[in-house]
Amino acid sequence: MMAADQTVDGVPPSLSAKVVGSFAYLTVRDRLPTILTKVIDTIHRNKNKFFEEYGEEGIQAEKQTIGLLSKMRNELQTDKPVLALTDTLQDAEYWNQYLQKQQKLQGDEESVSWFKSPWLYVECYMYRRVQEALWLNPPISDYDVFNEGKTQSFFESQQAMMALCTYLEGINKNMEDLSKNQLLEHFNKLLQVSLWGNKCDLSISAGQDNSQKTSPIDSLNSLQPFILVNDSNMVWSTLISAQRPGQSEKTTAVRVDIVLDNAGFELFTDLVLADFLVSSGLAHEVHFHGKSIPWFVSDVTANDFQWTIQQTMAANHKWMSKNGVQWKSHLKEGVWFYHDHRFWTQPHEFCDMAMDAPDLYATLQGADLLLFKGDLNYRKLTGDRDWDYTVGFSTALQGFGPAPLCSLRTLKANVQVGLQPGQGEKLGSQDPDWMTSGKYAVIQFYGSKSEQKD
Ligand SMILES: O=P(O)(O)OC[C@@]1(O)O[C@H](CO)[C@@H](O)[C@@H]1O
Ligand SMILES: [Mn+2]
Repeated sequence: MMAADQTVDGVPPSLSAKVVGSFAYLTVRDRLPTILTKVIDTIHRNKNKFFEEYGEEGIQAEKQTIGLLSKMRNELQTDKPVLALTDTLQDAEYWNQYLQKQQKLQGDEESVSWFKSPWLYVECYMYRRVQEALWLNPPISDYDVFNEGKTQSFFESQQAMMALCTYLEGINKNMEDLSKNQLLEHFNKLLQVSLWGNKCDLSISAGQDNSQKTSPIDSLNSLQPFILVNDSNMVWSTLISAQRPGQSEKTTAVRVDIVLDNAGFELFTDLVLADFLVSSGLAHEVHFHGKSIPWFVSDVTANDFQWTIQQTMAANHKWMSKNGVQWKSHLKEGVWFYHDHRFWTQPHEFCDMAMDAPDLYATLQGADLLLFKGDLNYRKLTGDRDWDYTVGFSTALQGFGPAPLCSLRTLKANVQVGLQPGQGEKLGSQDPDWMTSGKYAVIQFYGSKSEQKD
């Protein structure tokens, strides 16, 4: 792990709330406390439910959890030192070692704290402390404080989901007759639908609804100018070159891994893309990677994943329910797989994965293509560091590259690399919050080491 606040060997410092007025600063000062307040309100609103389910113990658990969360909110708002975790969750020790490493990096003159330490660390730490508060109160330990927002996002995007399923049915029905160009056209559309599905994240909106209201296919053309880097052609050629006429399906199975981001509409767009990858024969296996605990308000957990497929099966829409049945079968038949390694809910930059989670790194090396969804994954791919806009994506990855990878990300944090000279400055003059509004996006690809472009 690199030193947090200095440029070493060309690697710039980590983004941090110590830069007053920066997006990190505004997030830690304003948005994180807002999210915590909503979590506290959600728990309080469910007090009767806890009483009905757990009696007096449920009331106690509600009270104590709120107490712990309020204490953390105060620590955050008054920039108190970051505290070691005290729960017995499997990775508590891991987090505490990471805290010690942060302390060493910062030196002893100042404590590891919310406004002084790397933004990526303190923001991830907050969500892990929410989990600690629940974990320390067993009757409600597995309560997902973000569940209401995630299910609401799903229910409020029904029109868009039905439109997508109708579009997918149209493709699947004529799959054999499609030319390669038609296949490519559908691929590009569904890749971009998955890309823009990332706008629907509840962390940036601090929990405010931002479900998808309109048909996602119809709006693609108007959204083209907002894609700042578009390496779709590299993604396509990676998939095409992975097609190997082999003796048996298993030995030549083309595998795509999707590192998921948000539940609700975004997850639905990812499932539609994965369905197309399999039904077109571009891939034979799709591995989904979700989060092992509730994370960044709307990120996908195993419950969300299963619930979404269940809801799709039960939909009162012919093509939607047909898709749900197909997706359930993909999971049952070993065509689709769901994983949730704990590394995805730790604060690491991805360049640390090979060292800190070699098992996960080895798993990802088995893929022909990795799709990383969303902004937080982009921040981790690039180390959440203050890179110049024109630095190459491969440089910012700092050696991370288990397989050819592509980030599908709408910009919601002020880290962006791989732009053309002047592109970032021009955007800044036209649109001051271009890096954080979610209005712009990238489809940014990095091949294996041999294909390093810059
Ligand atoms: O990863 P996602 O869901 O696309 O976005 C996560 C996010 O909303 O949370 C952080 C700010 O609080 C930023 O990384 C980003 O704005
Ligand atoms: Mn997210």
